[in-house]
Amino acid sequence: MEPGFVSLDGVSHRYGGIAAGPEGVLAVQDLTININRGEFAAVVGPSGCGKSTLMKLATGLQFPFAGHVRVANQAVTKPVKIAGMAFQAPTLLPWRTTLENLLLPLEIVQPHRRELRRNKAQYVERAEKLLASVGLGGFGSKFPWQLSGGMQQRTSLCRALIHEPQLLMLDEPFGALDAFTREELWCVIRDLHAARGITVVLVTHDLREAVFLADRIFVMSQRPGRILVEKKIELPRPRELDVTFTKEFQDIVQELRGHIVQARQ
Ligand SMILES: Nc1ncnc2c1ncn2[C@@H]1O[C@H](COP(=O)(O)OP(=O)(O)OP(=O)(O)O)[C@@H](O)[C@H]1O
Repeated sequence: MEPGFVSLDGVSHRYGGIAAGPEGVLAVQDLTININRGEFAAVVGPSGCGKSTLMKLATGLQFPFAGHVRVANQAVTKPVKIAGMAFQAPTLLPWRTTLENLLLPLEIVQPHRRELRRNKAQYVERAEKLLASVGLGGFGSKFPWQLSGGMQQRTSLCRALIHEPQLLMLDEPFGALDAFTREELWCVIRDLHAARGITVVLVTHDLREAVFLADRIFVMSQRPGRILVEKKIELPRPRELDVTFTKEFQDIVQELRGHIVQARQ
């Protein structure tokens, strides 16, 4: 795996900018993290420690006042086009069908915008294939309100993948779902990662989710966040849900829980 595909080096970020001075909220401080190309990384930590801020800094939605952010060997100075993002709320437009929601990013971002106009059929085919790959084949013409929460979250995942990103950033994507649907979607993400070889960064509160999916887990400190612990997950792949019942798995979850309890103190 190519090291440093996503790299934050000594990064500090304050909400309100430098002008806010000590009045602003120092969200992360001296944060250093390196994620390899093709790796599945998970970021866990106490509430409010700066996990979402890390995601925003890595994708160029926000910029630090100190330190360096690089993605695919380039300094991040604007929103990163090779990234796809999905959040806890699927945020689908209710007046557009599932398929139209999927195509939305392509209508906005160049060079896809130009290509979409020229070659719509090819993009529609790609969207339909993506929907089929997450078990939503044939649902393209439905509106979001005709889909269950889990189906909407699958759609949101497809929308994050429609421009074939090299980097997939997931911020608590399954937080609002019931336990069974969540575990079903773990398997969807696992398979997407295995099939596409993309780099995934997952922010989650759910330690079982992190251990099931990730190659490496980063534990953050209390705000201002920095990386306290880095844990390599050696469980062999492909992982089935059964692995979550093994002692080895539960020991790792327990160890991580201990780190977070310490981080909270
Ligand atoms: N726009 C903002 N203005 C001021 N402070 C903010 C803003 N956004 C976040 N913060 C603060 O910065 C800190 C880091 O926020 P962030 O959302 O990155 O944390 P998080 O770890 O993702 O939180 P959670 O686990 O609760 O989702 C938090 O303490 C939060 O209160």
